[in-house]
Amino acid sequence: MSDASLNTTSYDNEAGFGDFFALLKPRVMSLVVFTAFVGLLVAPVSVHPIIGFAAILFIAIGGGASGALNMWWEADVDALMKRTRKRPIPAGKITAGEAKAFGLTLSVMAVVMLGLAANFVAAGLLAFTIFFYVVVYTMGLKRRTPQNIVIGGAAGAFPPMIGWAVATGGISIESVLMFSIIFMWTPPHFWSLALFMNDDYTKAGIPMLPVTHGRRVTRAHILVYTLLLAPVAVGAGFTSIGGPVYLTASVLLNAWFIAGAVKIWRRSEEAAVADKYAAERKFFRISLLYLFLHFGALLAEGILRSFGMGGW
Ligand code: HEM
Ligand SMILES: CC(C)=CCC/C(C)=C/CC/C(C)=C/COP(=O)(O)OP(=O)(O)O
Repeated sequence: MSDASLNTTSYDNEAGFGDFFALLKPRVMSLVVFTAFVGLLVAPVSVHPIIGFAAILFIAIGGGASGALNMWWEADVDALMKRTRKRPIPAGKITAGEAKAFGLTLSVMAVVMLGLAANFVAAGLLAFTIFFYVVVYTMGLKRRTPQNIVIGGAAGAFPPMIGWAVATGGISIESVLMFSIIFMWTPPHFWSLALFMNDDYTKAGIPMLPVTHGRRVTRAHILVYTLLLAPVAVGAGFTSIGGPVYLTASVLLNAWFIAGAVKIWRRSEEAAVADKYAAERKFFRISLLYLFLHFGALLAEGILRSFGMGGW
């Protein structure tokens, strides 16, 4: 082996900025942060842009830090799954101890800074969200019950409430409804992915619903949660954050999502295997679009309202 290749090898095993950035789960957190941003912007109290920007940054850092703590705790199972085995800890780029220190430091910093920049309700909610994702979901529920993501999914639903609290200093029916949309959306979002990632979860011994109860039961659960989600999402359209733009978007998006869930429910396992779970993969992608467009529509309605056009 030449000197040059030795150098390359040793460089590859050193942690770089990109590895620490990957610990923050940036792709998932981008949508989390977007929902927090919308929660902040649609609130009835306006925030100074610098405070707003700082608050979103601290929420993003707090969210990312919770991802790092999740990866610290999960390094053993991440090493077993194809989807996760290249993450910085199983790949040997970052030690579990470094990830833990990084996650804890950023978590404390994000909560304190959010408290100073905005208020202590928002900071308390951020601290609770990090605690819920890391301790309740990751350490407590994930390896114990197939209801892990139903209960644990609450963690991912808090960010718009945090954004709303940054602006208003409190909680209201509107912020609870934004929470409820994400809360009801998480099971179809995750279980559609679990349908085609079942082998990974089985190998890692994680009791996700398709592992414990099979894919047929999972398909039915996806449909039930999608049907329960629709009235919550459409219902938000009749509150102070809703209006004709949001309501139209929500009705169409829910019709699309329900049609997709019915298709998933009716699919036979043979058909799914034959096309390598193409419909399930598509439904998962639609789930991401569904949430992004719902919060996008709330944002559009809010912007129109500020020009005296949107809302009721
Ligand atoms: C307990 C709740 C949740 C679970 C178990 C879950 C699980 C997953 C998993 C396993 C993936 C696969 C891809 C990856 O490793 O990045 C994924 C992707 C994704 N999730 Fe979730 N999710 C949850 C909640 C959320 C929430 C609340 C959001 C945003 C509001 C979200 C946004 C995303 C996005 C944007 C992706 C695509 C990432 C990419 O393209 O790589 N998820 N989710
Ligand atoms: C502001 C703040 C603190 C936000 C946190 C938001 C939050 C809890 C999002 C959860 C989304 C997520 C990364 C789920 C992955 O589940 P998993 O950990 O089971 O997935 P994995 O198998 O990919 O690790």
